[in-house]
This record gives sequence, structure tokens and C-alpha cells, in this order.
Amino acid sequence: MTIRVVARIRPVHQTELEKDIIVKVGGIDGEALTLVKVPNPKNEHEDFTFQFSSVYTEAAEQQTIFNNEVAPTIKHLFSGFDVTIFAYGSTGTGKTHTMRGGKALAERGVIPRLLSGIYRRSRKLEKDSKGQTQVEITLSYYEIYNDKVFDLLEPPEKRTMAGLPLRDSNGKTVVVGLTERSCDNLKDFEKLYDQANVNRSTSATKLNAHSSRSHAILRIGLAVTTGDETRISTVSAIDLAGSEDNRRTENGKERLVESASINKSLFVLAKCVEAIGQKQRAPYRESKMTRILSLGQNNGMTVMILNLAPVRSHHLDTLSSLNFANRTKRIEVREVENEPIFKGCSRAVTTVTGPSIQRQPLRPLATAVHNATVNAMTAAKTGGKIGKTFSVYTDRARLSNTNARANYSENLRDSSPKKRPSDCLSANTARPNKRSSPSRIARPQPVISKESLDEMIERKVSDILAARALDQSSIAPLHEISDELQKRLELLEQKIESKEDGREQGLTFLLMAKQHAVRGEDMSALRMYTLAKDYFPDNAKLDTKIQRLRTRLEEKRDHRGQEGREGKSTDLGRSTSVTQGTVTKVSQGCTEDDDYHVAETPPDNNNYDSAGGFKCSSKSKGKPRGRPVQPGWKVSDPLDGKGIALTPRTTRLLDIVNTRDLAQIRCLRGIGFKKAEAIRDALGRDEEDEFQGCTVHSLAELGRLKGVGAKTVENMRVALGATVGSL
Ligand SMILES: Nc1ncnc2c1ncn2[C@@H]1O[C@H](COP(=O)(O)OP(=O)(O)OP(=O)(O)O)[C@@H](O)[C@H]1O
Repeated sequence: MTIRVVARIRPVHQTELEKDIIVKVGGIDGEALTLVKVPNPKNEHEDFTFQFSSVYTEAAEQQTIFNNEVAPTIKHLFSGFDVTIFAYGSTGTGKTHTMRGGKALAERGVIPRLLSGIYRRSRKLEKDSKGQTQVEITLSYYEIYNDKVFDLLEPPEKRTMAGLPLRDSNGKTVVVGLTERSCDNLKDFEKLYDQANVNRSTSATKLNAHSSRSHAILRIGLAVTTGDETRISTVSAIDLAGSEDNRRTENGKERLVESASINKSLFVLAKCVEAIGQKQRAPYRESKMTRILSLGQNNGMTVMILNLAPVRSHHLDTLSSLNFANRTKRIEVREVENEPIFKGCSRAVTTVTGPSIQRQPLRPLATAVHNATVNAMTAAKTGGKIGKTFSVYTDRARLSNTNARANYSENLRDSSPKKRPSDCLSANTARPNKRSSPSRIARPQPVISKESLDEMIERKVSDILAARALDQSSIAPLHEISDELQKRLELLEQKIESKEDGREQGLTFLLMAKQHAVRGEDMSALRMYTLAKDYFPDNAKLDTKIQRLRTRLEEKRDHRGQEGREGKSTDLGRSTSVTQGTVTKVSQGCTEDDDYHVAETPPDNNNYDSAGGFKCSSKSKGKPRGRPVQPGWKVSDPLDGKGIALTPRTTRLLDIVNTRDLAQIRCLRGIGFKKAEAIRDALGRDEEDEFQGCTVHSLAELGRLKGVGAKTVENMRVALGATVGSL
């Protein structure tokens, strides 16, 4: 199913003239309105024609738009599908009017009507099930203003300069720290919504007296619980800010900054749509709005309402919007409903259906009608002065659209919950068992030279990896592959994947080593180089570096030892013992700037608790510093475990990690929900549980946990510096 795009043309304003109307609408063969026609700015006698699922004129009422475009999605929302409804258009075209509308009953926009529909259905469901089914509705509402996210359910005084951060969680972008309010009835909703809208950034511009200066996103969470099964789905109703031509707005400085931010995010959105159309990687991360909207990535249903002004003064903006919408309508969205959550079900289920599976593949509708009127295209391209090109729909398109609305309802009916992520899982994740294909077995084996075999393998591997990156399910079936080829293919694929992972990790260690070395932190640099060695075992240059650092550290230690014996500079009380493959360090006075501190004496048994855990010398004397190494935990790093004293900062970091408490771990810098879960799972949920939970004793051990890595460790550690600084 593709994104449903419908166009709505607003009435002419009092300040505008009827004679300036340039936007015309039509239908194919006199059927429902689906066409928008706008003259070519270079040649008024020629029209650009665009086709959408539905087109609404200025006469269309709020109720009609809701009934036709939004009401049908409510049923699917209750079946566990996510729904996204967003209004797009340049400034003053009626986006806020469509989404929010006025206070009078007839003027109410899509959002209040949607809520009304949801409450009505909830009550019916609860009543019909005689209370067996319970529905909980929650709301969050926020705006993206100057590329910063602000909670609209909180008063503006509570805003921080930086706004709220975004995180990726289970394939969805979430706003961290957003208020979520439970809302039981329409009255409460309206109160909350009205209050929140007061908090929204709006200003008067020359083009709109109440121009939205931000993108506003209302998220309605629905949890339908029957017995021990809960189905969660979300509607996102988004009122985007409108693009502005600042030659016409005469915006002042502040408005210009806002405008630049709005235009930039809309530009990124257009780039995303363009990239999806060309099967390229979409630059979602270039703007917060595109990350949140995740056009083409979010499962479920997406409806875009394209708002247009009918008059000439908006001519270029109208064409630009139409062109954008024309591309958007080709984006496919996957109809996958959210998996139900069962009481007592472990989180591991969600990791299995993680981002790579839930995320939407970025590909255009292969069979989409390409709307291009050759004449119009040529005119637009050769136009010269107008720096915009338009790909335009032709009236003679073969697409039969006899009853667009009926088709839509049909589509929705077809998309009833037939696919569940878990059902799709095997299709998406399991590699096709090519050997079991009878056709393949029956086929005579082709005679292939070794060279061409190698070439075929490499090509196939790149194809598969590329396809996997885009969409697991889109891996093309492999034809005509012999058993031998298949075997080699799998081996090579494994090799490439593990090599890539390792290389990347090794390079990260090298980079960090260099950074430490530049800052003169020889001990840390040595540690990072030693870690990198595992990944580049034959690198002679690396050996030299490690050796040089060891020598330097030994010299320093000797120098300090000498100073100590001479009674000088004993305040730091540092010494280092560096032996082949092992750096032994014990802290006398743990400071903040270095993780590795040395004691005047080599480590002895006093530095360990009875179970082999670490005890900090001096400062934390008597306090056990580590926990016993649990069975199953492998300490292989020469720099780990015994002999290393930890700074307060490192200790704090390890303590947090060892709590296995997701909330605490998530507070660490660079750790989102997914990473926190990975860490917790790597350690075992609970020390007592069946995983035989283990404990992390050093940064190196932490860095080796799945999904962590040295860079993340360093980030967490550095960020903790401020909080433990006083220790
Ligand atoms: N279908 C419509 N019927 C009646 N009035 C409309 C309609 N669409 C828009 N308007 C009016 O046009 C004006 C501009 O609309 P609105 O503020 O919704 O535009 P917008 O696209 O949200 O603009 P911005 O991007 O600047 O926020 C408002 O006064 C609104 O009431």
C-alpha cells in the first residue's frame, strides 16, 4: 500500500481576487475529483496536471474530509496498526485549519474529530465485550521549533534551550522525556489540547495572521487490553509548518530564523522523498522533523493532506507542493500491525522484532504511474528563470480511478490485520533455504570457471548485503546456483560480515589511542593500542607503537621511583609496572583525569576481595570495589581484571552498568533504550537468573559487551566526569 495523498484547496481569502484563481480540479471521465491542474508558469496555455487519491475543493466541509480520509483508519488503529496523518503545504494554505480547525462544531478539524471517533469506538468496544476489553488512551503533544523539540503539554517556562533529545527505540524515533497524559474522554482532551495549543509557537506573518512557526505532532497512544493481551497502536497527527518564500513574507530577523529552519526541514523532507524514489538512502537524520515523520519507514497507514491555495500569488509554491506530493504518493508503506504484548512476556521478544525488521524498506512503488507530461516537463526544464523543475502527471494516464474513495476503503479492508511482525519474521529474517528448492536440484549444474565463480560469488554477496541493508524481505531469490556456489557464498558472506565488524571496532580503538596519545595520556593510549592489536595482529607498525609506549611508561615509572626515593614529588605517589602484555596499575589516589593510576607498590592480594573482585587501595580502603566474576565471564584482556585500580568515575560507571537497571543505564551518555537492553542482556537480567549473570569489572570488559564498543565506553566515562568530579 502506498501513502495516500489527497489534495485540499482552500477558499479564496477576502484579500484575494476571484480572477486570480489558477488552480483547477477535475476527474477522469467525469468521475470523482482526483486531478489538480495548474498552469505552466512559462506558458499559461499549458497545464500541469497531477493526480491524487482524492481532491477536495474549497466547498469541502471539515466533516467530509474526516469521513472520507480519516474515519476509515480508526478501525485499523484498533486492530494494532499505527496511523500517521499529516498536513503539508506552503504557509497560509489551510494546514492548521484542516488538522485543528475552529471551535464551532462544523469547523472542527481532523484531530478533534479523530479523538471523538476513538472515544466512541472505545466505549463501544468496552460495552460490547461486557468489560472484558479495556481501552486506555494517552496523549503527548510536542512541537519542533527551530529544529528543537519542545513538549507542548508542559508550560513554556519548563523548556530547556536544547529541547528534548530524540532516540531510536525498536525501530521508531522517540522523544526522550516527553509528557504522556492519560485522557479518558473528549472533554478532557479538548481542555488539554487547547491549553497545549496556546503553548505552540505561532506568529503573524504577512502571509498568515496566525502562522505556525513549528511542526506540531500529536501522538495518541491506544492500548487495547483483553485478558492478558494488550495491543498498542499510535496515531500521529502532524500539522507541519508551511514553507515560506521570504521575498514575500517580509519577515524580520526572528521570523527569518524560524523560516529558515522550517524551510530547511521541509527541504530535507523533500530530499528524503526524492531519495526513496531513487532507491537511495534517505537523509532522515538531517532534520528532527524528518526523523520523527520517518516517511516511508513507519509501518501502518499514512495519509497526507496536501493543502493548496488557489490563487496566483502562491503559484510556484503550489507547483512545488504538488511536485512533492506527486513523489510522496509513490512511497510504499508496509501494513504491519504492532505485535501484541502479553503480560509477563519478556522484553527479548521485542529485540527479536527489532529495528531491522520493523523498519520500513525505502523503495518506491515499482509499478507506480510516472506522471510526466513530456511537453510540460520540457517547458519546466528549459524555463531558465524558474529554478524549479516539475515532474507532472499526464491526463492520459492509464491508471483507472473510477472511484478513488471506494478504492481506498477497499484497500483498507484488504489491509486488515493479516500480517503480524512475528508472521513476517521468518520471511524477513530467515535466509531462504536455497538448497531445498526442487527446481534448483533438478537443474543441470553449469560448468563455471574458477574466476567466474569467484566473480559471481562476490557479486552475489554484495547484492545480498545491499538488499539486506535495504530490506531483508527484498532479497532476490537466487537462481541457478549450484550447491558448491551456495556453500562458498555463505562462507564468504560470513567472512565479510565478521571482517567488517572487526575492522570497524579495531579502527575505533586505533582512533581513540591516537587521541589519548595526542593528549599525552600514554597509559590510556597503550591500552587502546593493545585492544586494537586483537584486530590487526600482523601490523608491525602497531607493535612498534605499543613497544614505544611501554618503554616510555617504564621510563616514567623509573623516574618517579627515583624521585620517590629521593623524597621528591611523592604527592602523586604514582608508579607503573609494565610487563609484556600486561599493564599493572594500582591507584594510590584516584583522580579524575586518568583511569589508570599506579600505587607505590605492585598489586598484592590486599587489592582484591576474597572472591577476586577489586578493592581500591587507599581511598576506598575496606570497601569492596568489585563483584565476584561470575561463572561464564571470560577475562582475557591482559589489561583487565587483576591489578587495575579504578577511578571514582570508572567505578561509578561500572556500578551503574552492573545494576542492570535499564533506567540507570539509559542515563549514560550515548546509551539509548536498545543499547541499555543489550548491556543488561549481555550481563544477564539478574545475577541469580538462569543466564548466570556476570559482572563487569573494567572498561575493557564493558567495551567488549555486545553493542557497546570502546567509543561508547569513553563517551559514558567522560560524561560521568562532571557528576563524579567532586569525589
Ligand atoms: N478550507 C478552509 N475553509 C475556510 N477557511 C480556511 C480553509 N483553509 C484555510 N482557511 C483559512 O485560511 C487561513 C490560513 O489557514 P491556516 O492558518 O490553517 O494555514 P496554514 O497552512 O496552517 O499556515 P501556516 O503554515 O502559516 O501555519 C486561516 O484564516 C484559515 O481559517
